[in-house]
Amino acid sequence: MNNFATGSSQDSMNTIIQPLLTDLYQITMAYAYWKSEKVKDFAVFDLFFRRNPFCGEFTIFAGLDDCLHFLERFHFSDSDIEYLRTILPDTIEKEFFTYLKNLTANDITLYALPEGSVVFPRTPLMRIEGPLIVAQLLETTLLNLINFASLMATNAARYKIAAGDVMCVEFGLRRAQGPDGALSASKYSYIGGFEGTSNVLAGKLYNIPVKGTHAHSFVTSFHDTSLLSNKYLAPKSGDKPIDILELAMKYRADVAKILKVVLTEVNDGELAAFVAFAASFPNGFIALVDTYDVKKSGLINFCAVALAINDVGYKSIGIRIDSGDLAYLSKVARGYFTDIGKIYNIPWFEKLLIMASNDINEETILSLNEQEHKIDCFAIGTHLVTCQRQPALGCVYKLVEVNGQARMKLSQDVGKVIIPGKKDLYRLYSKSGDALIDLMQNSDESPPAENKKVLCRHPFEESKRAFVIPSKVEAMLKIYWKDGKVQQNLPNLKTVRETVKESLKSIRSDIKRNLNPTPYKVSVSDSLYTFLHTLWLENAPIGELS
Ligand SMILES: Nc1ncnc2c1ncn2[C@@H]1O[C@H](COP(=O)(O)OP(=O)(O)OP(=O)(O)O)[C@@H](O)[C@H]1O
Ligand SMILES: O=P(O)(O)OC[C@H]1O[C@H](OP(=O)(O)OP(=O)(O)O)[C@H](O)[C@@H]1O
Ligand SMILES: O=C(O)c1cccnc1
Ligand SMILES: [Mg+2]
Repeated sequence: MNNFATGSSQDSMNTIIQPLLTDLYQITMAYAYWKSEKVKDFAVFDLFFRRNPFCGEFTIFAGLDDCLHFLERFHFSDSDIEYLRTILPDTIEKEFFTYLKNLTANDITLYALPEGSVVFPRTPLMRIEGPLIVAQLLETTLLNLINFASLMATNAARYKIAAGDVMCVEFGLRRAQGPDGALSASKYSYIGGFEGTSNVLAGKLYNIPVKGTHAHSFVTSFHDTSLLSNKYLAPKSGDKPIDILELAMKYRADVAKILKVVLTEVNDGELAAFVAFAASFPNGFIALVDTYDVKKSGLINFCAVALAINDVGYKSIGIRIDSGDLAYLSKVARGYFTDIGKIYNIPWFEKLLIMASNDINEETILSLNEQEHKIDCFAIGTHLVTCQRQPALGCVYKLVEVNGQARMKLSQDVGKVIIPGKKDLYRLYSKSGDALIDLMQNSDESPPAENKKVLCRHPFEESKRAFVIPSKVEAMLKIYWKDGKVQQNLPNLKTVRETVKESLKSIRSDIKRNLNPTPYKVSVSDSLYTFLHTLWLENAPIGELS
């Protein structure tokens, strides 16, 4: 049965998300565990990251749906086993392959935060419990599925925060990290808040709205107006087609005069291209106006064609600007549209869509905002989909308990010390509804209660502690996989997108700001603090100086 509502069961990427999509060392460890009679050992792993990406103070958790698909199908096929035989040493006992062949994820229990939640460093995003060997074999694939998805969703959410009410669409397919990188980028930028993608396959697979304009090549392929055949358009009323090139030329002469542009500087090939596009898509006319000169040619030709097709009942969509000073040119365009709209008494003209593209990133958007741009839609490719500012999120997968005994890996770097044991995660909210602090506790502690004082401690700095009286307590880790089955009704992508929005709303704006954001507080209970530090001292040998 397919429990998944996202449509990703048709996803071609599913074929590569399989047990062999892992590092060799997981398989060699599995053999060594097996040889060491650890088949019945029971482990708990935490999946978490240590630092927020993009110099920010928040991260969006994404990729859970793909992880659950992976667990559902976790199984080494005959050909997988055959291949493993060829790469592992001859000394491997053949019973190990029989053991591998029979493995499933049915004995694994997976706890996770809802996909789309805002998350913070050091807290478990997932807790994986089950047979040590199986839980270990899942490491690389789960990390691969969570790391890029969460990075991408966070990148997109940051761009959306910068863009505010301005629409954002993803145009990155051509420059993404291969076909699967591109599909993931489209999917997770939609979750992060983008309104659409140019990627048609992503549209089909994930039901994301697809959007687009046309390329410079379309404009430059038309040399002049003389040989244009695609220039007739049937009026919306159903009358017989009229020559919209002729009509556009008449309007162009008037528009050039109104906007004080020399008619000889307006490019004829560009006009022919716009007429051809409008004749092909009269209800979806959008024009790329920067091939020659935005002010002196592109906008004049666009207005002329938009006025011509308006005469026969069609409302144009707008323009895209792909070079030059995007703030300045957007203001020029809005000014032209306002003037023309008034003179011809067409109220919607002033509101024509202005789309901007060309190497846009978060900083560009913030700078354009300061310049009071008049852009309605940012079309963003390279920086978004490649996460150029930070190309990887550092999620790790660490053993925190074996056979009921807490484990911790020490590090010279305090930030890298692992918080041991099986833990739960709670988000405590203030009266105003803001998330105040995240609290980790040992799983056997009773959960914090609403309106009851709880001591929250910094995991490593003794003096940093606070009493919190939460107005609301949210248990963040929910059970998603147990007994070989998905345990929750999984949301579709649109719903996950809403979770991102809602979750971000609950975080104070100073935590989300671009420049010097305030860190969100992540804490441990008093009991977990004591446990962690006692175990730390037990594990850290006392050095000798001589
Ligand atoms: N008003 C603006 N404020 C800040 N950044 C801007 C503004 N307008 C454009 N940009 C950014 O500046 C960069 C301009 O790129 P570039 O210098 O390559 O110019 P271009 O317009 O593409 O020129 P060309 O067409 O000659 O390649 C792009 O990254 C674009 O997003
Ligand atoms: O700049 P990005 O954020 O990566 O956004 C996507 C870019 O890809 C296209 O350019 P390209 O030169 O490939 O084709 P075009 O002729 O359609 O502009 C588009 O015009 C954008 O400039
Ligand atoms: O539709 C567009 O305008 C588009 C799509 C992808 C890349 N650049 C532009
Ligand atoms: Mg371009």
